[in-house]
Amino acid sequence: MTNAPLLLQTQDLHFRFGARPILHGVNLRVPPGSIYGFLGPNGAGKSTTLRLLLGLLKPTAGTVQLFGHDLARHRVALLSRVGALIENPSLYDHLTGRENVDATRGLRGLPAHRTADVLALVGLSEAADRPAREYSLGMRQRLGLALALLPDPDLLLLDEPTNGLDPSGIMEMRGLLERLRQEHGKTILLSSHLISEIEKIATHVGVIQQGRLVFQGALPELRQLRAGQEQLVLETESADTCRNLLPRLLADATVTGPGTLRLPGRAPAQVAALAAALVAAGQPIYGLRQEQPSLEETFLQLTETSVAQ
Ligand SMILES: Nc1ncnc2c1ncn2[C@@H]1O[C@H](COP(=O)(O)OP(=O)(O)OP(=O)(O)O)[C@@H](O)[C@H]1O
Repeated sequence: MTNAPLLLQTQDLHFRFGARPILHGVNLRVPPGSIYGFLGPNGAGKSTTLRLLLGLLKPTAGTVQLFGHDLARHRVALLSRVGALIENPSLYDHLTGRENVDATRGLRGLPAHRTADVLALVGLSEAADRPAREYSLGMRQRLGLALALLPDPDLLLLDEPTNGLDPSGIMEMRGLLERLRQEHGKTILLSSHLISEIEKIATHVGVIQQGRLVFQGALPELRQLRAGQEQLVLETESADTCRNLLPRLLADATVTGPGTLRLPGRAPAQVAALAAALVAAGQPIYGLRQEQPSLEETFLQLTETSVAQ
């Protein structure tokens, strides 16, 4: 991670609902200018964490720091710099998009021009005078984001912002978040249970499983983790025969089928040497390929490791 001061961090955050522990010592590190993908399966504790970050729940132990200050001590001032979309936005269906934004703007005492500003920002200027009930789910999410953007926050906290959207809605939301980061300097934390989604947009990733952060780092670090898990798969006639004939070369191979062996990833020269040795030993090669686990598998492996701890 970068050495720049963190925009958001938590220290040893614990939370329980009644007697039930939900979060166990979560240390989030969100650098300024990042899109931080907060990734975890359903029930892992993402929404609970976001509620703690917004001061909607109080931690059982630990602290939240926003912009370098303690949330518990400076709640109002700090949260005035945060925009959030943590559930489906509550909209008035009979009002237009513009009227919806204007109502919230008025309540917050913000200048009138902010309504048009945020509608333009989320790409809803043209649809602004249509009633919200005619909006697609993607447009409703963007209208929700417009509401969150009204006070021009430095940090956006978004709980599963693409949940339920169709592919074009997802792409629009992704493009919008990228623009908000690149052109408007926003830092964005968004939660998701889909690694494929996070991989396309995040600069940094935190993986939570059963209330514990099992990975945190820049996106390339997550990819690197995956590279280390590369495997060489050999399809042959008899896996056992090959192992008996080439005990040294296949010392770290696992037999995963009658004719299948899996080995830790190899350099190309080693793959060639193995192929030559197999041929010299009279063993047929039906297939020899390097396999990278999908990010989903990497993610599963991370979560399994944490359960095992
Ligand atoms: N009000 C509540 N009272 C008791 N337990 C709760 C409450 N809200 C959530 N939980 C529990 O806390 C755990 C974490 O839930 P949370 O909603 O934070 O998970 P999540 O990662 O956001 O998952 P999802 O994507 O399904 O919302 C779950 O086991 C959930 O059942």
